[in-house]
Amino acid sequence: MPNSFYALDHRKSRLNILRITYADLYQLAGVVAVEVTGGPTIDFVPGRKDSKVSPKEGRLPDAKKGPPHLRDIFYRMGLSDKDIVALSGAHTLGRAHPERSGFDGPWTREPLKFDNSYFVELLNGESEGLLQLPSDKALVEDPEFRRYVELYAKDEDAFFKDYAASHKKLSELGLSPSSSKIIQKDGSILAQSAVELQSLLQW
Ligand code: HEM
Repeated sequence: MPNSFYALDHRKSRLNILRITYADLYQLAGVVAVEVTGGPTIDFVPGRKDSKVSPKEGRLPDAKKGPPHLRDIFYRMGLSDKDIVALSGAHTLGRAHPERSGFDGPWTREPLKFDNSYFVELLNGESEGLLQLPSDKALVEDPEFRRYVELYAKDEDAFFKDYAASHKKLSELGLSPSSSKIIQKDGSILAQSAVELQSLLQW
């Protein structure tokens, strides 16, 4: 992740045609990454402001904890059980790194492909070479969460539809309609930037 931020920053400064805040750029990179790896198209609305102040530590979910902790973190943001499970499906992409989190390995056999295999693997249980964090296992242990894991494992379209809605909700927290209106005057520039960004992201 830090390497990706560096690469985006580098490209943003080289191509100052990207008239976009960092906050919007990172979110745009997220929706492009999901789409180019085979996932759903997520509607992107610009208008986030940058801040020089970092949020307090400890606001991210702790991978060693279970359902009550996940609910504490996500309910605080107005997200539901369905959002928690759908968003956790983003672990279909990428891997954990021992030097970053202390965990190691990908969640799925094809970590560059966005599909519903994260949920299929969760229901299969532990498997050689694949990672399941305690917070991933919590999704099959808790009956409310498990309903969605079972649904998404058998119905990829349902996962894609719910994932796109939950991703949009999470990525628009704190985005006020007034700020997005101002930036949407430049909507055509941002739309063009999305296409440029897609090619830039293929490093
Ligand atoms: C439900 C609570 C969550 C927990 C406890 C959690 C925890 C983690 C941990 C420990 C890692 C490994 C970091 C590393 O070692 O590099 C990771 C990676 C990742 N997470 Fe999550 N995560 C959660 C939710 C999410 C959400 C909501 C998304 C996106 C919608 C997401 C997307 C990812 C991705 C794509 C990676 C792979 C990064 C890479 O390949 O470098 N996670 N997560």
